[in-house]
Amino acid sequence: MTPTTTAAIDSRGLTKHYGSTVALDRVEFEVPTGQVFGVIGPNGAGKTTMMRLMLDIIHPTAGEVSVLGQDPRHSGPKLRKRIGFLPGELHLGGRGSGRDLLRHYARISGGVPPVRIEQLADRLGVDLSRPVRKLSKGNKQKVGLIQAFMHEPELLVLDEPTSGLDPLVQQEFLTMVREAKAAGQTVFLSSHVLSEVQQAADQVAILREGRIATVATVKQLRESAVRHVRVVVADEDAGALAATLSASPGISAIGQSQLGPAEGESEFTATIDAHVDDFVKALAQHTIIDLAIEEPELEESVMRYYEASDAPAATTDEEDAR
Ligand SMILES: Nc1ncnc2c1ncn2[C@@H]1O[C@H](COP(=O)(O)OP(=O)(O)OP(=O)(O)O)[C@@H](O)[C@H]1O
Repeated sequence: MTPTTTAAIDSRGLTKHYGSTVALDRVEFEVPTGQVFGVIGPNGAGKTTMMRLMLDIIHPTAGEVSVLGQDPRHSGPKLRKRIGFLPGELHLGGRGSGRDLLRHYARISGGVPPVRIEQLADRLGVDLSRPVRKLSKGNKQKVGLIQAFMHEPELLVLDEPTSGLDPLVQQEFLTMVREAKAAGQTVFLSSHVLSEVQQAADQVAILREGRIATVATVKQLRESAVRHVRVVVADEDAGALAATLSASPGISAIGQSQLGPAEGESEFTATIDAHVDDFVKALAQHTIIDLAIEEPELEESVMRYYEASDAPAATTDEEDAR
């Protein structure tokens, strides 16, 4: 593979089979250096598999992925030190405290001032003096995040980083992601839902059944998103407006109620699945009493990509065939 200078991650035809299960199928994407790249997808879509391939925890069946210009299969601990990895399933145990564990990892990574561990712990609100095994799920997750961020790696690979975190801590985490980006670090993170990644991600890949359904910026997703609208007209205009709405492409789920906001008024609700400009121009020929266009339902748009195809992915419990 020819290393690129601009892409932090470059996936070409990346494929992973577990026995008869196709976890990833010829996945192609590129994450430019310094970007925050979110991967979302339902359970079993292949998000964790992608990350494990990047970290050389498993090997591809076919295709390749370049990470920081290196092939993970041949770059060993040297590449690993340049990456901060938060696995999806954290197994933190032992009798030691959070501080002991993080100092142990810090020695392996090298170049972590102890004060940085304490600062991150303060920000996330976790008591590092407690034995790790006694911490709650969310607090273990915080220790995992500190471990990933503390050596300020060039690349952060975070598998469902907000899992188990309360909303305030989630916001703090997003601030940490923005700071990492400002410092030139690249962030690759996964989630089940867009709302978690849309605040921080430059681009979002939607993964379904081992394939990339789309890669788009949040702005692009917003432009193509479903919007709910409400239009109020005088009763005598209702028939004409109903005809306009029915004839307009991209407008669906049209509902009408004569019990409008005031007597003599009719209220229409509808869903727009097209550019809002077309909708507004179609309305312009009518006398509109009131109009409300809701914020785009990005989550709803994404759910359309989630919808199962005709052939649901087979699931097996076969062991990891490395
Ligand atoms: N070790 C394994 N042995 C067999 N099948 C596996 C193994 N690991 C993953 N799979 C299968 O590969 C597919 C992708 O799994 P993966 O864990 O990558 O999905 P995911 O998107 O991370 O899911 P989740 O959101 O539930 O964490 C699933 O069908 C899963 O059952």
